Amino acid sequence: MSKLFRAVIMGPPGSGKGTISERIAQSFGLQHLSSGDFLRENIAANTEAGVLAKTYIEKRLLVPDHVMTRLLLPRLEEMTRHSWILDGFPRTLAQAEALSRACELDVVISLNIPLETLKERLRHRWIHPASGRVYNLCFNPPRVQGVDDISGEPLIQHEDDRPEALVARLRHYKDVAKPVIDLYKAKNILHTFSDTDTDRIWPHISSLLNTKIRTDQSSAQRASTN
Ligand SMILES: Nc1ncnc2c1ncn2[C@@H]1O[C@H](COP(=O)(O)OP(=O)(O)OP(=O)(O)O)[C@@H](O)[C@H]1O
Ligand SMILES: Cc1cn([C@H]2C[C@H](O)[C@@H](COP(=O)(O)OP(=O)(O)O)O2)c(=O)[nH]c1=O
Repeated sequence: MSKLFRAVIMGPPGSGKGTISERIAQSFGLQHLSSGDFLRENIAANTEAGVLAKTYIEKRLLVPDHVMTRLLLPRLEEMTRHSWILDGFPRTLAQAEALSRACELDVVISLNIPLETLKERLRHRWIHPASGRVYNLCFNPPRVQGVDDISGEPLIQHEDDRPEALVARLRHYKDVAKPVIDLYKAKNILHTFSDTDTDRIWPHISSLLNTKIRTDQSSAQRASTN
């Protein structure tokens, strides 16, 4: 069996974590696990952790580390036979340390996108709250304006996607993410991509993953024939 591949994608709100993870999942056959989507599924199913997480998400606060790790790590254990990309987790150093104890990551992708681009994207971001599906009026508009393509339900905009709220969110992201980024830099698995345009970033991400996944698979094959 070829070696399994584990990746994490990090970046500030609007940097394209969700969008790029989906492309990676489709192009490389990885499972995409989004912490935000997973929390929303737990909220919808009224699980104990979901009920607890909801109280924080409603206040636009981070869910406490012990709740997040208790929820996410068992989900990752269920995916031991799959290669995956994690989006939205880890967000804090405590989460990154808990993840390191549970598994070894191959690649961490960090998206470094200019503030003006983030402002523009989030200004036009519309969300289907029940599923977490994300649209953008310029980049990937819904078929009918203001309506989710799949459920036909109305789309909403987040208060804190407003340009005025973004600077504070970004500062908060940088403070919390810095030690996580430093940890992955020290492990030599961090790859940072900077541009305004996803279509210019994508070929670089794609060739990185091509190299990593192919190299890992051929060394796993060598190990199994030795
Ligand atoms: N790893 C995490 N640690 C703590 N809380 C989390 C984590 N992941 C998600 N959450 C909670 O779930 C909420 C929704 O997460 P999600 O990633 O979908 O959206 P978001 O925070 O608005 O991020 P973005 O704007 O980058 O898409 C977050 O605001 C936060 O309260
Ligand atoms: C990746 C990307 C996203 N977008 C839009 C889609 C969304 O409305 C918004 C944010 O993308 P999203 O993938 O939701 O980012 P994140 O998960 O990091 O918060 O920006 C663009 O307009 N251009 C792009 O190149």
